[in-house]
Amino acid sequence: MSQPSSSFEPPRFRLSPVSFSSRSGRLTDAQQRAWDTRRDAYLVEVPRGVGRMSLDTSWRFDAERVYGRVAPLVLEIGSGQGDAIVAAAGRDPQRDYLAVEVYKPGVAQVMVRADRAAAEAAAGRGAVDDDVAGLPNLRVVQVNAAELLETAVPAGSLDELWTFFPDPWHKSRHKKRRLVTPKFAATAARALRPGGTWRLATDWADYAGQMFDVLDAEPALAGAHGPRTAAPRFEGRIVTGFERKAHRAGREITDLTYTRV
Ligand SMILES: C[S@@+](CC[C@H](N)C(=O)[O-])C[C@H]1O[C@@H](n2cnc3c(N)ncnc32)[C@H](O)[C@@H]1O
Repeated sequence: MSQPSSSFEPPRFRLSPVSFSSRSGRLTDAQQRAWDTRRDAYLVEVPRGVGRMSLDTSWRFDAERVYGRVAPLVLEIGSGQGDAIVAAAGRDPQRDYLAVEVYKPGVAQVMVRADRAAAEAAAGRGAVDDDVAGLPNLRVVQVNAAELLETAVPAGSLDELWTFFPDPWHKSRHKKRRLVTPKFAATAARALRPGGTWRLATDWADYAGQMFDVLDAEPALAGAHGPRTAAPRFEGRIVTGFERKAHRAGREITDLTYTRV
């Protein structure tokens, strides 16, 4: 017969709202295969904290150990299906790339795409080896990016930070769930190296306004094109379904670029 536990289990709840909703999507066959066979190559496993997507606050992201070298690091928050980060990692082998995404099919799709991109590049070079090593400068982690940046990513360690089409949470009662807040801007600025770049894009005009307000007010950041001034479209930002949907709905895209001072 099991004994009642004498140890007190604290309640498991989050203290602040998160910028994502809990979605459990089915993996496609290709995603399941990648999840089963390519995790060792791409997935950064993390010890969990309070929530399913949270992080043990004592854990640190050690880029040199993860990539096996010291190189400039680019981190994308909410990498979705991996369009932008996989393309960038493939064409820019000198830098390391970390995709951060909470949605499991998205995480698996990054692995699918990365192997595909590596295989296409190998074929383009005339390589005939079927045993593709993948993209050695790309990793993906399934975790709340806000917590990852706050406690695990060392200060000054990012060359670039990308946040493309963060969930807009456009209903008034949901706005507190938006990712880009004053607290998050300070956390992001801390993670960037001096001179490092934070690129953002949104198709929601009032979220763009909030981003300008928040980023202009953060003393460790400066608008690369001046205060409250949109950036030209970042060429590394691949057109995804979110942008196409915005265009169909008649919403304009705002790109923002800020520099860590
Ligand atoms: C609207 S989608 C945009 C995806 C991609 N950036 C694009 O442009 O196609 C936002 C993504 O961010 C992810 N996300 C939201 N909050 C997150 C967080 N705190 N940490 C990690 N991923 C997050 C969501 O799961 C979703 O895939």
